[in-house]
Amino acid sequence: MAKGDLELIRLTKRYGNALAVDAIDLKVPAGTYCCLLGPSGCGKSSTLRMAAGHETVSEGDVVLSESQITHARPADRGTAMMFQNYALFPHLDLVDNVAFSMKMKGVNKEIRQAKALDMLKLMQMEPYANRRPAQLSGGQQQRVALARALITDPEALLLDEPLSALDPFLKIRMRAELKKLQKTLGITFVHVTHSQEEAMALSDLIVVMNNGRIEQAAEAREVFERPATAFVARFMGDHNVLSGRVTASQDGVVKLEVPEGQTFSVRGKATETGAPIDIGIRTDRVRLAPPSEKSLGFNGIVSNVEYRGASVKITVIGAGSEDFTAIIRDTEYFAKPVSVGDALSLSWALEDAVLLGRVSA
Ligand SMILES: Nc1ncnc2c1ncn2[C@@H]1O[C@H](COP(=O)(O)OP(=O)(O)OP(=O)(O)O)[C@@H](O)[C@H]1O
Repeated sequence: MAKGDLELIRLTKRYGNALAVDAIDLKVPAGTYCCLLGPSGCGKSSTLRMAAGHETVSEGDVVLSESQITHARPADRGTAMMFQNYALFPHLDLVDNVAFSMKMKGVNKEIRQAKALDMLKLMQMEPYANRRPAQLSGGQQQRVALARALITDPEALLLDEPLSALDPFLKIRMRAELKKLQKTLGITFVHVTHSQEEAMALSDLIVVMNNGRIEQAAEAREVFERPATAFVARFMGDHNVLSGRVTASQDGVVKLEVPEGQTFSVRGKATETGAPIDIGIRTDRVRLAPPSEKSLGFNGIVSNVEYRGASVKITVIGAGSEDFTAIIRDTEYFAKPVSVGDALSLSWALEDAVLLGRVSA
């Protein structure tokens, strides 16, 4: 284990009888930009707060740089946390805001002010050093909050929805700044978000959570191309999910029958006949053409058409799905447009279907 490696071991949080985080195991290697991603209430913030020491741990452990810090005080564990609303002190100027934690530790004024100015410089906020938080824009306040978190030289910076208070334009700019900062400092970042796009743009490691558990922890590209479960495929929004039962399995190809009676093929390991399975089909790989093989497509009815500029999103009812989605290039669509109510043949290639696993109980 190296300095900056963060490990969660069987980490559990209960609020009364409610299980918010369910014995999760996670390794975040030093210097990784990790995003905890999932819908509201899935346990992301509770996980982050336990890592930061702002929430007691019900069971399990938090280990940072080989030290067990499960019950250490927030200031003594090598982590720093940046809160959603930045939590700046309105009555203090930026230098005193940033220097606050050093003041609490009894560091003398000259030293702490010099360090606070260094941190403000790092965040390009030095010219505003004597302002108060109310005299700053949202993006500037965020930079001050970052300076304040980083002044303690943490081995891991924990960020709870750091971009959620910003308007969409600023969000994208600050997102790039966060990524650059993390690469410059080389420390571990763990960032909580419910935005797939944000997680994809930032992460070396995406951890998709649902119901207090981890559904998948992998690089962005793997989560996108090979979602581990139906939940991940649906949540990331880039795969259609068809659910059914195994009817046959041969030569590395599994056949799945949906309740409507149609059969589909997917590459994967042999599974017991009759077992429930899900397959994911990339929305951007679906073609508006009859399938070369019956098990790689179906006929449906168009229920919605959405123009997106470079692409068009077509939603189809069929094969037991109410909202099977095809994202096709604008040129392909306008060469042969379709309308709501039209019958349509959809197809895909065998390699564009993935077998989705299930989270074990
Ligand atoms: N202090 C608390 N007391 C009781 N229940 C809590 C407390 N904090 C969180 N919970 C519950 O624990 C579960 C997980 O909450 P948590 O805030 O960790 O989720 P989240 O994924 O971060 O959600 P969000 O994106 O909405 O912040 C939720 O059901 C929530 O209602």
